[in-house]
Amino acid sequence: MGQYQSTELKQYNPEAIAHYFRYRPWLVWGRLLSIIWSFAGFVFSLKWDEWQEKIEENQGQRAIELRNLLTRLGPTFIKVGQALSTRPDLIRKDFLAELVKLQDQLPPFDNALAYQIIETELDRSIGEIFRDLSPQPVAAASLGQVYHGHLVSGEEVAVKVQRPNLRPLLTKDLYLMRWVASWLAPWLPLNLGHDLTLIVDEFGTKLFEEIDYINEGRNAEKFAHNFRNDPQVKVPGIHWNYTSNHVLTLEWINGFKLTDTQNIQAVGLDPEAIIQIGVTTGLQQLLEHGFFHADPHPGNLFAMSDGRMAYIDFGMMDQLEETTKESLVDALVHLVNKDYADLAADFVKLGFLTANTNIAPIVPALEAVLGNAIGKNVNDFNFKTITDEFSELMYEYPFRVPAKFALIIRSLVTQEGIALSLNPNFKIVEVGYPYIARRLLTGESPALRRRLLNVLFKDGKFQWQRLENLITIARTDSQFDVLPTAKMGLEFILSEEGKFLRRQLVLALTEDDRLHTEEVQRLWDLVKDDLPPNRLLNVAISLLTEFSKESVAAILAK
Ligand SMILES: Nc1ncnc2c1ncn2[C@@H]1O[C@H](COP(=O)(O)OP(=O)(O)OP(=O)(O)O)[C@@H](O)[C@H]1O
Repeated sequence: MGQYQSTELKQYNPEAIAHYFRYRPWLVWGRLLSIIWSFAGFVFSLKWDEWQEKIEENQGQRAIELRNLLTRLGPTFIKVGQALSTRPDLIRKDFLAELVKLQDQLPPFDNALAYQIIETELDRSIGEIFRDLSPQPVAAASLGQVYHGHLVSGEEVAVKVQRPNLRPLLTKDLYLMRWVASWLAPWLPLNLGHDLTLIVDEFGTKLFEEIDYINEGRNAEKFAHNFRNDPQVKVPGIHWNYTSNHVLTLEWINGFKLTDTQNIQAVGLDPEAIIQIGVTTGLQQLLEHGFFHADPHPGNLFAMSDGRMAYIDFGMMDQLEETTKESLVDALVHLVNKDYADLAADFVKLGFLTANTNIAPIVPALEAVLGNAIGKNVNDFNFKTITDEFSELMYEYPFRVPAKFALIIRSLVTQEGIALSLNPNFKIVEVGYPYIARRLLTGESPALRRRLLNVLFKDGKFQWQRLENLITIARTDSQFDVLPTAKMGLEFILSEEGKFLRRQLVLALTEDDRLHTEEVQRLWDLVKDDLPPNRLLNVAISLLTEFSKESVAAILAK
């Protein structure tokens, strides 16, 4: 193996890092001492509270101290704190609340140095690239700082410059963390379910991805591609000619951060509409594309004056597998339908519980905790309460949060938090469930149609009430149109694939030896206003032309 230079290591490689530092321990001693010193002070304070029996009294203060301590220790520890802020299975609730506040705000680094980095990385002088560039950064975060300017060709741009020597610092900290994790793990009262060093490795891999701005640029383009047909979403374009691993030049977004409620309202934008875009696009990322923005804090979301919502900062993205997306839809549907036994099974599928866990005692516990959080009405549902209640369950039952879900949960809770800051009465379900109901009812894919059938049949019986609920809820989604959905439903029922459903529908209609006309009447009352006769006629004609006499006869004969 050639000489390893930490500045050259593009991907996180714990073996190479360990190999390098094992032979150069003097490079890490200083850092190790300052980390130990900081944490020793903190642990001593906690113990002191215990001896003085002032744990309760000082809890809030200690949580603040922990946040300050992590901020002082720099980027790696700020990122660790942020990652831990999504782990109710690992961290005490009062500490969580403080860690969530860990802002990336750090003092900026020297401008002359930033300008020099731009010139070296892009191999051109500032004057050759920019018509103007702000002398001061407009924002300074834990990993980089951002300047505002115009290219010589006139485009308005944001230029993100990475903090100097970040990679060697992260490498050193990750090495120390991994080393400490390997000997500390057996002593910690943690319910991790897997090796602590693996967690450090997962974290290191993500962090290395985040500091590669080429990777961030590619992520932005992939994200933009996924939303290419959505006129409500804006993603800044990347100027690849002026982008390198440490400098990212991208289209400037003129808009207001979602924290800036006052200005959003002052320019006449409707916070409700922005929330709607935020939540629907958030769910779309998770449930449709599977490629999601794992860091959607309000500083990364903008409301634009034309009503669009812009996303920025694509450093931390994650990709979900097809089966995970499907299980997520299942879990949400089961949660809202209060099917706790099925929900427990979803938790096993998603990795929150191991396959050999006995779920029998967990079902009533889920019911007690989640039933409470959802309340009588699905509209009372919110993720914050759910995660809070859930953290209680985590201690009593062998739940663990798979690393991917830590990001998903963080993403959902932050999005809900943002929406709540714009509208204190916001109910995620009012926007989220209609989207899910619409997707199920319009079932574009066979997998989604199967999901709908799963929802509509319980223990082999057709659930009229659920169909009614779904339609009622879906109708509140602005994009839901009953007619095409009804047409698709009819097509499906008449298709080869719909054979099972046909049989079940006939059974359901004649169940208990009576014709279920009231249910049908109720459903009709629900949708009839959306079905004006002339549109119905069009659909009927198009259906008739699509189905030949023979195929109808064939279907009827079955
Ligand atoms: N394209 C852009 N248009 C306008 N402002 C931008 C743009 N990109 C970044 N900014 C500004 O710079 C700030 C930091 O950018 P960004 O979030 O990409 O950096 P970061 O180092 O990844 O920070 P963090 O991890 O805290 O989100 C943003 O909150 C925003 O104010």
